[in-house]
Amino acid sequence: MSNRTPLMAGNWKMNLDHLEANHLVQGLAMALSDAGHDYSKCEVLVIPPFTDIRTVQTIVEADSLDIKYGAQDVSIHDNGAYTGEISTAMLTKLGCSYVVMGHSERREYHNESDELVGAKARKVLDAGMTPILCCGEALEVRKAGTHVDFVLGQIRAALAGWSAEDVAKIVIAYEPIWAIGTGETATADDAQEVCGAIREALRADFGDATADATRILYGGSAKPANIKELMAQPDIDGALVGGASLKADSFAQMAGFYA
Ligand SMILES: O=C(CO)COP(=O)(O)O
Repeated sequence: MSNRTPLMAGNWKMNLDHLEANHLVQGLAMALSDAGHDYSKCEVLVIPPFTDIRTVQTIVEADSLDIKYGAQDVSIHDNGAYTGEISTAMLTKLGCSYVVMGHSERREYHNESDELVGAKARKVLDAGMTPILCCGEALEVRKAGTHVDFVLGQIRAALAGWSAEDVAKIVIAYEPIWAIGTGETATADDAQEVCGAIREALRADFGDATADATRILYGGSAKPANIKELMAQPDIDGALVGGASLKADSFAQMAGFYA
């Protein structure tokens, strides 16, 4: 049994306007309260689009909720002439505690490299928030059987030159691309294979304390029906949930399955 606190993170992607965001966070808080959720046993995080963050902040603060919230991406620049970008300072000011980077959708549609993803993680950590560094292989890589090397390569490139203390503070999310939004979840064994390999790579590169402290999430069609088995795996510390996080009841239910 590790002493890593499980994390159930809902990535809303480009969904929900501010009224819908309001509704979902209130519904989630109520469902968790009804279930007697113990936030010290499993952190609950929502990751709305930028335009909903202020709404979520208002509800969380007004109702003193234990739900945490964060952003789906961030700029590597501090401020100034970067049209369309959002800085870490803007996010900390809104009370964000986590920021996702390197999601496969951003790598694919915005050509984000491992180096850029690593720079974003650095920026987020320096701003006092927790980076959620995403990695994961496409179907061709999985079929070729090189998925473990591929994923470890992504992580090593992003974290090159990092100290063991800093790596221990981040969250890594393993999301096989072929399982995202497809309804096809990796089996618990498949997910554990890669999450276990990530932890062993952290052990080799950064030592035992870091490997034992860093939280590793699984993402890709995670839902109430499969979360229990995923969470029971020794190296899976939570999930990064897309579709199933858009419904208060299903997401609240998933947060209840900590090992
Ligand atoms: O990409 C994901 C979370 O970041 C996973 O999305 P789904 O849960 O909808 O497959």
